[in-house]
Amino acid sequence: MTLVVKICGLSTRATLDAALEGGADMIGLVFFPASPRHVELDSARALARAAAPQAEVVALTVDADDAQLGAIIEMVSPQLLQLHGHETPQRVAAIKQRFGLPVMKALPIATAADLAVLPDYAAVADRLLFDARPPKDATRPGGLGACFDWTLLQGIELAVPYMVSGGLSPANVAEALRISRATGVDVSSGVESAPGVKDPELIRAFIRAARATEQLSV
Ligand SMILES: O=C(O)c1ccccc1N[C@@H]1O[C@H](COP(=O)(O)O)[C@@H](O)[C@H]1O
Repeated sequence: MTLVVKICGLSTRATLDAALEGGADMIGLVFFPASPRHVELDSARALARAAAPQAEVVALTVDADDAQLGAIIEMVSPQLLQLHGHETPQRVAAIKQRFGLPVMKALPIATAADLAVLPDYAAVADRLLFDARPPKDATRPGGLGACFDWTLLQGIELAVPYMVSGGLSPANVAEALRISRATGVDVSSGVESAPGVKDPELIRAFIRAARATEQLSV
């Protein structure tokens, strides 16, 4: 299966271009005001138009209601919804049915016990995304630059593709892929010079490092 590389939390044209020129498959736009990567709908629309059709546009939301999702979909026309909150399997199914878009559900991982919910989510989501479980006092559920133990994913069998995220960087993405056997990677903090400030050179380095693993596996 071809590796999917997603660069998340883009908010400027220059860093979007770095991701596109580097060969990102997906670009993520964050719609969560507490995040340093939050984008308003009008700038998100311009970025999404510039990204298509080269990369899939992913709209990241956190426990968004139907009105918020509807506004994002109408303005931005994303190809994939990333649900990064506490959305239940029932809510995931309802969002898919209502909006007719593929959904990637992000799930927090800290221990093997966190894998118990996978079958329920795999039954309704198009993709799963594993991220480090945030600390209880975190102001956002992701984008924290924290890794989890990738060996927890060894041996999982899912009917849907899964991506790994959380604390990835150009330096560790190859190891994360080797250990987790994920078919995709997602990064935000690890390609930034400060929270919310993407670095074009780190973006290119991340994509290069991820793509290099594809040559190892042929
Ligand atoms: O990026 C954010 O600010 C964010 C906010 C709320 C939910 C998720 C967010 N980002 C996602 O978190 C993971 C891990 O990010 P990082 O590489 O550790 O910074 C990634 O999937 C982002 O899409």
